[in-house]
Amino acid sequence: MTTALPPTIRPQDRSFLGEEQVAVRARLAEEVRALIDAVVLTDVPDAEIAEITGQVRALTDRLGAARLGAAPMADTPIDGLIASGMSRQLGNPVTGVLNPVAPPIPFEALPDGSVRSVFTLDEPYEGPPGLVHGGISAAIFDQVLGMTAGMSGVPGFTATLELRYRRPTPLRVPLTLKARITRREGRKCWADGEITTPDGRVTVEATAMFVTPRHLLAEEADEAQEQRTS
Ligand SMILES: CCCCCCCC/C=C\CCCCCCCC(=O)SCCNC(=O)CCNC(=O)[C@H](O)C(C)(C)COP(=O)(O)OP(=O)(O)OC[C@H]1O[C@@H](n2cnc3c(N)ncnc32)[C@H](O)[C@@H]1OP(=O)(O)O
Repeated sequence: MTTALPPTIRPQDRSFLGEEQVAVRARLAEEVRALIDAVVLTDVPDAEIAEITGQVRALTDRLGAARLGAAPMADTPIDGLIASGMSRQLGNPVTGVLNPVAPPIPFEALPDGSVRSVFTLDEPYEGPPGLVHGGISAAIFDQVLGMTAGMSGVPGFTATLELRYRRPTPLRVPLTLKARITRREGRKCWADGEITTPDGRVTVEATAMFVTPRHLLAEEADEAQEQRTS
């Protein structure tokens, strides 16, 4: 049975970038993050904004002169994280070092299988005044809990994600997200986690369930079969 994913989705059909190519593009993304922050907070005169808009348009045209069909992957896992497909997804909106929309959230696998992320969010991620937007917290949990599941050997799509917003989450302070697996059952994996402020107060808790899609398992089985018969 043929169950192949479309070419732009399959990791093996993506462009793979080496360390130096990633570093050059990551510096660009970092500058664009600073640009986003400056755009949100700028108070220069309107005429200057209009002039800058033209300059930004020209830069967009230069970068767009050669385009990939889909976001590239990294040759080698970033941050020393092995066996995590997502850490190599350079365009990911939460962890992607090449995506200026991503904060980006770093993560660290701890020896006990849990994951820790320490990050600071500023004005572009504001929801209520001075506080982190709830949907941003949800995206971060989705990704970090998903990676925790993936690293435990059950990579999957999010089937459920529930958040409990206990207290407001402040901007501009280092936040810590800790995540762990609570249960595994065949293709299903449950993970939970919480975000805490520097003084140790929990602001958001989350629980999620991930399912390894049937079609991915079928595709792996097809590839294994092809290798046996070739
Ligand atoms: C080859 C390489 C593999 C990749 C390796 C990469 C490693 C990377 C490591 C780590 C990184 C991960 C980081 C991810 C972070 C971001 C994740 C996202 O944002 S994902 C986007 C949002 N989510 C969706 O778009 C899902 C849409 N839904 C679906 O695609 C399907 O519904 C899916 C895959 C969830 C299940 O489909 P079915 O056909 O495979 O399986 P069925 O038979 O329907 O369900 C299996 C079991 O799960 C339960 N189930 C399924 N969905 C459920 C749900 N929503 N709630 C409760 N139970 C559910 C079912 O009741 C069934 O349970 P019973 O076996 O009968 O006990």
